Amino acid sequence: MSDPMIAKILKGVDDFAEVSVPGTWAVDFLPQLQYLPQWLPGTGFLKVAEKMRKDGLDAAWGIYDWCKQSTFQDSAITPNLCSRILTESDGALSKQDESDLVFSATMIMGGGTDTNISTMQTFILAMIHYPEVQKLAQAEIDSVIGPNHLPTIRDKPSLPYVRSVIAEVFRWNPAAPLAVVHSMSEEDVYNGYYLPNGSIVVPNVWHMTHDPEHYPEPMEFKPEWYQYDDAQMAKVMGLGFGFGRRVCPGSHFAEGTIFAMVSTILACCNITPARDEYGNAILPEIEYSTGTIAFPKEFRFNMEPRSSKVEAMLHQMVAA
Ligand code: HEM
Repeated sequence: MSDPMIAKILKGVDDFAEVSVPGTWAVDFLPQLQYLPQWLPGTGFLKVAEKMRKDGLDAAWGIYDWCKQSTFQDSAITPNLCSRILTESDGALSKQDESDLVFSATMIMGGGTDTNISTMQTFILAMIHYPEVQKLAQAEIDSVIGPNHLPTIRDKPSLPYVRSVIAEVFRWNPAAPLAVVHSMSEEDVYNGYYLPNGSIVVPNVWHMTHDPEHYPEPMEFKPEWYQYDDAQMAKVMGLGFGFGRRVCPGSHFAEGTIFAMVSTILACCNITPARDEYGNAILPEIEYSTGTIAFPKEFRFNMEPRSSKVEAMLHQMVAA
């Protein structure tokens, strides 16, 4: 994490986690407060907003300028979105085009970083606690893919148990347990409650995915619940990507990325708990941070290659 580019992104991710928790800022409920002068006592939130905006813009444009420079010096790591658009436009992007490109790239990076990290950490935590699930998923990969290949995204349709494991990761501990706060664009009545236009709605995704009426023993990690039914898997994963017009635009990308990571790890590695000095397994607590994106509390684990053959294939893939 000493790379200054990555450090800036992670700082942005932390800032987002801090500012986006519902109820943190009075201005979210009383938007008129944004017009108060900064010198007025109690308006510290304006300075926080100004600093985070500046940090965010510096990070986004800093990375873009670095990418632009390396693209024209032929030293950029490709393929990458900004290099491709810069190359195809042959240096003819207007300032507005560049600004749009910077914001698009930032949204991809910002939307896909902490959510993917949290989801993968939950996957690892589940594999430590449920070794029998890990074995079943590995057995499916071994029988479908065989020993001479690594899974690719094209194998997704033939790996239904792996798909169920991923759906269960989304259900067991959704990365965004309260999704993102929304506001009603028209009045409505829900379960006998009248909700006026403009009401603020906090979707409790964690509760939805732990409702024992739908998911018996909701605290357990059981991919078997889906019984290979993709509609059930899609339903639970859909909840994890939010709601309405602002639903996550990266959901398909994320599903592909998570599948690639999960299936490759399962094909290549055994995930086991860390061990203490006497060789006893240290099972981490299943505890999460609070915040818009919830992360498991820091835990240790071992990840070892399943065979020397698979290790060699991994090295080959990384080098290619
Ligand atoms: C496991 C991975 C991911 C999860 C769980 C996730 C979840 C979410 C959720 C809950 C929202 C809020 C939706 C709402 O307003 O109700 C959201 C928004 C968003 N996500 Fe994702 N996301 C993931 C990956 C990604 C990726 C990979 C990208 C980009 C390629 C991305 C880009 C965005 C953007 C730009 C928004 C804001 C959309 C808007 O406000 O109009 N997300 N995501």
